[in-house]
Amino acid sequence: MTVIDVRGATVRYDKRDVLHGVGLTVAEGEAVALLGANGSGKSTLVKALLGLVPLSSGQALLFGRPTRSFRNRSWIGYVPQRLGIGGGVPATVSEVVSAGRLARRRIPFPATAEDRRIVADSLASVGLADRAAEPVAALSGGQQQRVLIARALATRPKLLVMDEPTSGVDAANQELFAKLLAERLAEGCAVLIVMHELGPLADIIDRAVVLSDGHVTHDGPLPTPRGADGDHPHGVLPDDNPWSGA
Ligand SMILES: Nc1ncnc2c1ncn2[C@@H]1O[C@H](COP(=O)(O)OP(=O)(O)OP(=O)(O)O)[C@@H](O)[C@H]1O
Repeated sequence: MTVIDVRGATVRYDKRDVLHGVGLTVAEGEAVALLGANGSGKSTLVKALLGLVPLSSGQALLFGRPTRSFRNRSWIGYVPQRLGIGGGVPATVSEVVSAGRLARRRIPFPATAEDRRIVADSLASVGLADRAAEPVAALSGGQQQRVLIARALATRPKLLVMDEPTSGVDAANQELFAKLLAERLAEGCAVLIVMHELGPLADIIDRAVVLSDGHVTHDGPLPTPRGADGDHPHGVLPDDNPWSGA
């Protein structure tokens, strides 16, 4: 099943097109990396796909339905680009992850035992079970990022859309994250992940789509970045048009 199907997507900000007729597909159980230099349009494409910014032309389908009429929000786990959870938010770690269950609940019904179990499991899966009761503002930046990953996992999604989810996350926790994603993929979850540094995630990626100035310049196997060390072909990807020699 095609989970994401974007066709001819154009997005305009302030009278300037930042996406030019972009296409993107992701199938059930497939992991696609969205790559490209700063400002190439990756976050804009993700937001357009989710209906957070309007398309000026083209269309975006989620599970075969136009994004604007797609109602099963609980099928989607979204990790936005890192902004920090915010020092002013007086929520605990557990409360932030619980927000991932809201789309599954009939508000104002209270959390069920299953909600609580899934929140605890999600926190454990990112190695933060022992921090559940702490204010989220007391966690480090990388730990807060893992809380946002746990929140997305807590929705038990059929599609995970993640915008640089491992930015600021250390190597050991990136390995843990790669294992988690491999489990979700095996269950049929589709994954779209915006990344600069592939690291351990390179092993679970099926396909890469590269954006350059709002155009798709590659859609296929993970390309090898220019100047990469042969032993570590998907180590650190530089920001300045890394794919031009691929
Ligand atoms: N809200 C906005 N208003 C106007 N222009 C915007 C807005 N958001 C993004 N842009 C512009 O759109 C272009 C694409 O930005 P986008 O954030 O999609 O790039 P990106 O590939 O995700 O970059 P990065 O790797 O730095 O996160 C950039 O030129 C950016 O300045």
